[in-house]
Amino acid sequence: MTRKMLVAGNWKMNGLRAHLADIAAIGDAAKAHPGVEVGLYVPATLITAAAERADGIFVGAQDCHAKSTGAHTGCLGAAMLGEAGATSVIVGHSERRTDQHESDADIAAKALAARAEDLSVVLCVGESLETRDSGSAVSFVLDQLLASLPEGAAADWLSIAYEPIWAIGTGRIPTMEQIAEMHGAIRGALAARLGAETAAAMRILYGGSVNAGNAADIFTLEDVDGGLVGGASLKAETFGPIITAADAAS
Ligand SMILES: O=C[C@H](O)COP(=O)(O)O
Repeated sequence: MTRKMLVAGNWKMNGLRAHLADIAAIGDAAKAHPGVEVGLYVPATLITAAAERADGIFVGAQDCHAKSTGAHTGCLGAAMLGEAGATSVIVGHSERRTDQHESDADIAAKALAARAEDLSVVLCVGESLETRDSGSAVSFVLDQLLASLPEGAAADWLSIAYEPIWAIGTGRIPTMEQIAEMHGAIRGALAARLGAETAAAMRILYGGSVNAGNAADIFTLEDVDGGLVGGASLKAETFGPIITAADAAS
């Protein structure tokens, strides 16, 4: 099964219109690697401007509400995000699971809402350092994955991102063995839930302190199909080499 590498940047709460030039530069870097799918999950305020300028990359949103409309002050529905220019959405990022107290059921509902509006979805899972140190990281992440997985999950619209919380923004990453073990376990759990064919086709991204120095090693692991990149995705100079590494590993 050949899975096209996906390298996605999550800009989190970073980016003003002054940074649109960076998006254009990242698009230029991506165009040199058509074998890699490249996207940027920008703040909602930048989606339209980014999508208008996006060439060689897709533009996504970092969250969506599970309901399409209603009395939910400050929230955005999937149709709104699609109309703004997003073609994809992240759900279940650990920062939202923690800061907004999102449950696995909330996240599954958000994924379904996005799917209903033809947005692709990256579903994030990952353990805390405490869980890693306790030796139960794999069982924790598989439980979280299966509880967050939306009905009808399929590889043409859903990808999984494994992001150990303790690796996010810390410069610290798991060992290659730990990444390989987790990604293999995730693929096995997907096979048990969705069937071998769907599991073999579904992309599993690694996220957490991916940079130009470690991307090549991470991306050559068998069950790693790309990355969800935070800090290093803000500039073409740091994101471009990660895209290049994904192409080399394809
Ligand atoms: O969504 C992206 C991740 O949280 C990784 O962030 P980071 O690359 O800054 O560690």
